[in-house]
Amino acid sequence: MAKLIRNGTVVTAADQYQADVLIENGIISQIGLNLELECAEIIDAQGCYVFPGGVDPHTHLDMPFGGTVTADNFETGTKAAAFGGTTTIIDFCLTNKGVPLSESVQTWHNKAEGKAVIDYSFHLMIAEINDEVLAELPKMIHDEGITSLKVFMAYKNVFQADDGTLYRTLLEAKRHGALVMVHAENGDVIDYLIKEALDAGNKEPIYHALTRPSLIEGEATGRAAKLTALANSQLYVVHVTCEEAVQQIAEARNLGIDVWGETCPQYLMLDQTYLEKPDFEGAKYVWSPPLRPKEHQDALWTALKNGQLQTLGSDHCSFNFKGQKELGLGDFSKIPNGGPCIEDRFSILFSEGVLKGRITLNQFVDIVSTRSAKLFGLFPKKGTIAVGCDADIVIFDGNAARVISSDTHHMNVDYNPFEGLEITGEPVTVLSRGEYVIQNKKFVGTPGIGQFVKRKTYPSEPLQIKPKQDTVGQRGATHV
Ligand SMILES: NC(=O)NCCC(=O)O
Ligand SMILES: [Zn+2]
Ligand SMILES: [Zn+2]
Repeated sequence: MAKLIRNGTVVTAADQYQADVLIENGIISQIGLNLELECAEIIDAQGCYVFPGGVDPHTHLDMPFGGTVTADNFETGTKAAAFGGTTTIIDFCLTNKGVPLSESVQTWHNKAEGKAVIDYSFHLMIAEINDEVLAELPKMIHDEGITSLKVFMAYKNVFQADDGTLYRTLLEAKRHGALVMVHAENGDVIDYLIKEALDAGNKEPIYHALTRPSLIEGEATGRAAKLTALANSQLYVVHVTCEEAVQQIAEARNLGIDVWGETCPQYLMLDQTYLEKPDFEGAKYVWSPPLRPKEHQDALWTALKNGQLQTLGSDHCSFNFKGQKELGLGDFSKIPNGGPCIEDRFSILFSEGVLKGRITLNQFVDIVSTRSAKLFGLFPKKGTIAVGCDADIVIFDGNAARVISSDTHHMNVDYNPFEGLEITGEPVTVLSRGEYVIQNKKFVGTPGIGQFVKRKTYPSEPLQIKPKQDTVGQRGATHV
């Protein structure tokens, strides 16, 4: 049935205006003042923002890790995402050496099909480059529409690939039109530091942070950026946590290297002291890279504001405290890495970013939705409100005050890292391709209705690269 959203304030990455939005057959068919369609169901958005649905570029659902499996699968995870205002996720498809890429991708399709309540896509992990992988890659990119490749520079003996693999992945990505993503830490050095800490009897969660210093996140980020320059390729650095990494990304971009950066709510809001909580509670705050000393938060907010970082991923990777995080009791290196954030990403950025004057409303939409849609080949189907786009829409009450808590969240996990955080702003109604998933704050969606989205190759949007104003005669350029 057609739907007509009336009286709301439409906000995109570029504009903010009063308009009605007409939806027919799951697509936005008209935007304008005083629209009429007799048979349409009216949704009154008076006093609310009408945002494009969030695009979360970084999730881990139903993922095996550290001897266990994430607490959220594609049903619980996408349901929580929808409650939070996200209508598209891109999840990481893990691969194993010696296993055909197509087999791993099929495994991920099997996890998602019949479960997802919103649309989804996959990034593809690259564990090795050999003749089989080289033969399969073009099919993955062009036929399967999986146009982003993930290389881990950490998790030695688990996911980590060496620099040669990263470099060859960058070359293949350039050739076939894919964006390479890196988890940028120095896994070899971390492995040594972990052994050293455990040998010295240092087994508490805080040593997770102390064995992964920001200096080597910066080092790995700079190394990946330089290999990108050498390969004349393109790079997206996931979960940037620290000033050193921001500096490396900014430096690369100033040189005209095609590098993009993502941060996550946990790095903007929480700090290293959380890992010192007593009774092993610090384990709830174990992410890799780790939470940093508080001063790094300012660098991350500033980078979002000035465009040195462009996106916000949730890195949703939920493990229960009871029975899962507890696997690391007595040995911090066995704590499953990651935390739940898929539901709160959108509203935290609105409340802490827009309402606290750190970013504008248009920047909010860009960071939480549009930029990821553009970088990952989903735009304009996803990531904006315009005629012809999928009607993935969030009607958002920007005045609703609430407190984040595991008592009220919808993620399938027994704690919330933002417990007690007072925020303002809440999705009221969420539409995916014109269908209600959340209606007046109640879930009304259907597992399995979410569709896999094949994505366009990189760059799907023309990159605007302009010469730096202050370096006349130099080769520096800036992406805008
Ligand atoms: N970030 C984290 O600690 N867990 C998820 C896996 C990853 O993104 O490295
Ligand atoms: Zn990672
Ligand atoms: Zn991740």
